[in-house]
Amino acid sequence: MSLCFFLVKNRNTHHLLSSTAAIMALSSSFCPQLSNTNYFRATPYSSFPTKQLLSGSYKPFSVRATSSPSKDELATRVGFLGLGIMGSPMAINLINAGCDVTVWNRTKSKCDPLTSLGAKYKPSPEEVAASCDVTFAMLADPESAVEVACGKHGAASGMGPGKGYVDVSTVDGGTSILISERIKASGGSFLEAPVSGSKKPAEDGQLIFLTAGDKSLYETAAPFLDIMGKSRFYLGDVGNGAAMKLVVNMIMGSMMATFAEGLLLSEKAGLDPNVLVEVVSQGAISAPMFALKGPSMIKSSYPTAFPLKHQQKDLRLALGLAESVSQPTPIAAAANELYKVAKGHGLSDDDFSAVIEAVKVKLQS
Ligand SMILES: NC(=O)C1=CN([C@@H]2O[C@H](COP(=O)(O)OP(=O)(O)OC[C@H]3O[C@@H](n4cnc5c(N)ncnc54)[C@H](OP(=O)(O)O)[C@@H]3O)[C@@H](O)[C@H]2O)C=CC1
Ligand SMILES: O=CCCC(=O)O
Repeated sequence: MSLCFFLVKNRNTHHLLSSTAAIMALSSSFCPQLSNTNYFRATPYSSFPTKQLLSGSYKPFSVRATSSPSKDELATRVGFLGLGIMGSPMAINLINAGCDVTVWNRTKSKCDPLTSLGAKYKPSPEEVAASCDVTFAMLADPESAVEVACGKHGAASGMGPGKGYVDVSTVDGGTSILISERIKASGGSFLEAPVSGSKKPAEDGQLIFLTAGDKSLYETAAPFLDIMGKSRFYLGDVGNGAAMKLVVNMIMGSMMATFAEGLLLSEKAGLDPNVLVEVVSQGAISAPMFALKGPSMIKSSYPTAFPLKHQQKDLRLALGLAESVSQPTPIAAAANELYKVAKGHGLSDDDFSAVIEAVKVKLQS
């Protein structure tokens, strides 16, 4: 089957609905299987692996909506756990939009800028979840996501019927399913919603959410996702959002590694790497990432937007996903080795573009 995605760009709810209807009508001529009323309904899959997404009949969709939150939505009590590079600006955007936000972070001092903007503070994930209707979590990796959701005084202990937990961290599908089961056992509902887009898109409310899980929570969370992001995809059962995110970041990590090689090769071949960046930007392989990161990479400067340790984590998890479905990924495997070397050089907390340092070896000619 073909996967069909739609972007709706109108700026208020009325236009959003009309546009959606119009696009549904239009799309049926290109994608006839979308013309029935199943468009907004996920075909349920029992569990991971995502092979089922690839071979099944589920029709994912994306929506772009930027309508302002309603009075009812502003009355929703929103929790936010994890205030790192991504979590802080995301929570700040919710506060600035007028939402009732309660925050928690392992390192408490990172809550201060948010409480000074009007956020409330609770001393544990459990207490945040207990005092909020919908709680978002933006944690470093699978281990911290599980700890914060399921550990002692974790969010699950504060969840219950009518409450929702939205994990926007990048983790593997197995981890997401584990957290989902624990949240659901408490009577709450679960949505995974990892994001594409880095520090600047987080600051600008321009993230792309890759959601999967409880459909009703997806709808409840939508106004908040729209404050923090520019579009949202609903991909079906828990695990599919995580898988989509890992595939995207696998591609990104490999692209960055080969770009690093290209910059160094151009220089060794007597070319100006700045000109290479310009040439690349004008052709079919142009990507915002190359134009954004290239100039600083040439200066051996790696101001952190996406920490290298997280990129290596994502490659590791993507390779695990590939293994689970018997898909060869030799390019990603090679890229992963470069990120591991870069971590060995002490570059874990630098931007992932610092992977170029792993290729800066002087070979004997
Ligand atoms: N930066 C980026 O460009 C993007 C990142 N992501 C993903 O988003 C997630 C967060 O990324 P980012 O904000 O950059 O990462 P950071 O490293 O800046 O923040 C990580 C957050 O996780 C918390 N944390 C780490 N370990 C634990 C633990 N054991 N218990 C409780 N809390 C913990 C940190 O708390 P503390 O402050 O105490 O250390 C911090 O709040 C990651 O999964 C990443 O892969 C997704 C898209 C883009
Ligand atoms: O997970 C990080 C993704 C960074 C990006 O999409 O620019």
